Amino acid sequence: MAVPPPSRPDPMNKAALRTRLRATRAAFVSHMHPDDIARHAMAVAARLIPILQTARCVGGYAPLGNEFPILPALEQAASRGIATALPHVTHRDRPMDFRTWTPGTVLEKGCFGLPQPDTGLPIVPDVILTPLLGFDRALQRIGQGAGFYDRWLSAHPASICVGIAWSVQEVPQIPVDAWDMPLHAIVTEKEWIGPSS
Ligand SMILES: Nc1nc2c(c(=O)[nH]1)N(C=O)[C@@H](CNc1ccc(C(=O)N[C@@H](CCC(=O)O)C(=O)O)cc1)CN2
Ligand SMILES: Nc1ncnc2c1ncn2[C@@H]1O[C@H](COP(=O)(O)OP(=O)(O)OP(=O)(O)O)[C@@H](O)[C@H]1O
Repeated sequence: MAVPPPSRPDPMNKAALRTRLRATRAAFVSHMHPDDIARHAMAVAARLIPILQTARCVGGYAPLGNEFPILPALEQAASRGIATALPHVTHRDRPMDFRTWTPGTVLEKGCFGLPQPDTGLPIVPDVILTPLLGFDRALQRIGQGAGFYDRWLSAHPASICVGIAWSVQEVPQIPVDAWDMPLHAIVTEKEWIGPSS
């Protein structure tokens, strides 16, 4: 009997999943009081301390829309003398890098309207906190779909990648393509998922 080929994720599945997850995240965040959002941001920052303490440089992100507020975690790293950096994108087809940035420094909108540190120095973080659109318990992720993080992670296999998301962004199984890079761990407002730090 012929063995069926391994199933490949249908790109439309990923697109439909992104649409659904954006709506789920928006509904969840819109029902939350700003004080609770701030409380969750502090709780996640505290949950990240053990891993941040191991880092020379932590790469975060400047949250957009309903992404999890990660700046308190970067502030905490900076206050411990750890270098902090944000992603920097120049073109859809060019690799993303990270540039140094200190919490509190105002960001101007750059490429694609992204708030990013155009004046910072290129740096390779040894720990990155990655914004997720969706995740599963096998530590697979789905992002915006441009492949910036997949490409960065395959080029920097020594860096530890911790996904950051609201708990409602969990799905039973993320469709995985050959190039998808799994996470080392995931942190939500509810828990740490992955090996103990
Ligand atoms: N907060 C945050 N920063 C982040 C990301 C993220 O997900 N969240 N990224 C995660 O990857 C990177 C930027 N990701 C991007 C993903 C898609 C497109 C994009 O599709 N751009 C359109 C043009 C949009 C426009 O011009 O307004 C395009 O190329 O067609 C741009 C950036 C780096 N910084
Ligand atoms: N290592 C790589 N080298 C070249 N292209 C890559 C690499 N990794 C991913 N890509 C490309 O990037 C795109 C990523 O698509 P995918 O649907 O997996 O997005 P995603 O994981 O949600 O994106 P992101 O990594 O930006 O969060 C695909 O078109 C893929 O071909």
